[in-house]
Amino acid sequence: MSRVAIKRALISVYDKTGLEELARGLHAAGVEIVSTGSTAGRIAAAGVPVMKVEKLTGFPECLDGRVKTLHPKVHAGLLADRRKDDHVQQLEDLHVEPFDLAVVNLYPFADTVDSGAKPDECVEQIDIGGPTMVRAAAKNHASVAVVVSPAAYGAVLEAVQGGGFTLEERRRLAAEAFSHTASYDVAVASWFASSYAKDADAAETGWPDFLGATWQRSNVLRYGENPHQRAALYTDTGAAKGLAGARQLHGKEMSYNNYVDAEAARRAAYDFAEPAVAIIKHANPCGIAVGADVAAAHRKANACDPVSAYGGVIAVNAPVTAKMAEQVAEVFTEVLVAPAFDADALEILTRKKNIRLLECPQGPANATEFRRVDGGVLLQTVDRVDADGDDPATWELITGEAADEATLRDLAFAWKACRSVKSNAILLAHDGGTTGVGMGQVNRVDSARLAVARAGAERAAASVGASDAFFPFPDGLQVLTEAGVRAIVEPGGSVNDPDVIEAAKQAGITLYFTGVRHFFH
Ligand SMILES: NC(=O)c1ncn([C@@H]2O[C@H](COP(=O)(O)O)[C@@H](O)[C@H]2O)c1NC=O
Repeated sequence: MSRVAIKRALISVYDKTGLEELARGLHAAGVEIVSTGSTAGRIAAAGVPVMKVEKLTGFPECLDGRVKTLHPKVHAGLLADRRKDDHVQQLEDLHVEPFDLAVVNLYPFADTVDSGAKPDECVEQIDIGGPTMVRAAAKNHASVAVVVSPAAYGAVLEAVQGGGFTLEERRRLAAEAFSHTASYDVAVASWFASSYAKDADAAETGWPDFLGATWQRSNVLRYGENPHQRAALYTDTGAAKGLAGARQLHGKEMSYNNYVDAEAARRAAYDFAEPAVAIIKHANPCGIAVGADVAAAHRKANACDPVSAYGGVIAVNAPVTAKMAEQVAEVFTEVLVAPAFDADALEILTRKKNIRLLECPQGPANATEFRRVDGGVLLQTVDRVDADGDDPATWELITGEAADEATLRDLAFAWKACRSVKSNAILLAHDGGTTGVGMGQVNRVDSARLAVARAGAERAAASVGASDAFFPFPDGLQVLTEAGVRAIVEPGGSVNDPDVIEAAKQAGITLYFTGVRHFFH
């Protein structure tokens, strides 16, 4: 028997969306409905006959709803495997009627935590009877169909008309149901470990002894970093937020590398308070700039390295205007990610077949980031630019004259922008835009050479410089000063700082120490 006809349903839902239509449809198809407290109330108010679970169990719902469905009359009805004669016989002997369908959704535990509710209130929102029914019905999918989302009610009504769900369909429903209770339990366990009942180490270090996350496949990608690698995008089961939850407005499907670069682009652009644009290739910026408006910022970012900007991924931290759109349309661009697009900007950009447009309102919001290592995962707090030392007012002038206002503004920009460049990072900037970026080299002197080469002699001589970590020797700094860079900001802290400072003095430049470093690997 592949299909199990639906004659009797148990309904107990917190989210009452679509409940009345479901109940009416089930009733019209001759299905008997058993239900809990306020769910039963809503069904009855819709004019549909319903048996209260209390009548079935002969026991009142009690303890503020902590006990409603936790009763053998409910669970034997959900768990009897009707392929087995002795289960059927036992039901008869015990006067228990089986259920063919369970429709259940759970108390909103995660939303309650997110709302900032007090611990007692959060604890009260841990659903016990709901997951117990869901798990029972899912285990017994051979005999029972289980539904945990109002989105499936249409399918339920179709199945009722068609003689019930097939075994394959019931298996899929059971898989969804177990994912649902698994995510629910992970949310509860994570809250206990990270907030409500921290162990001693967590209390001291802030890192909980258990960390859970559950992910839902949202898209299978064409391939991974290379065509022979398989790839998919999963989003947080809590809510599809951030880049993974972005709305694609135009263009071909996002690729794995598009996502990686878009993430890097947002990291680079969304930190600035003023309009900012970052152009990324292979997870590194080939141009970052701020401007009076997004078009001005884009012009400067693109001018940094137009050769590399071809085929780039762009992020902008403010709505895309028509003016910016016209400029972007002139350069082959893989992805443009923005919090919003003006209607006329969309009009211009959607004429380009190949550009992908992503609307992604908020900046990267994660407080922590993790990276897989073989057999485990590394966690760290996200490197923010609001650390002490990122504010020029806290910098220490080590040598040379204090920078004038415009130079200090450029140094502050260079320092902020540097955070998004893979180490070793040397970044040259002028007038709120990068002029040369040296990234990802295994020694700092090569990064300095690369930054100068990218800028060219004229631009390098007009630029300020930033280094994401200290210069271990004077040579990297000297590459910059020999190119004419007159002001440099770096963390300081090397054992060779005296030599580095001496080189800066010899060159007659301004040198600031921040005391903070921004490695990015
Ligand atoms: N304790 C129980 O026996 C119990 N049985 C069902 N529930 C939950 O109660 C809610 C429905 O209750 P009501 O129909 O009163 O709105 C559902 O979210 C269901 O998951 C229960 N509540 C919490 O554990």
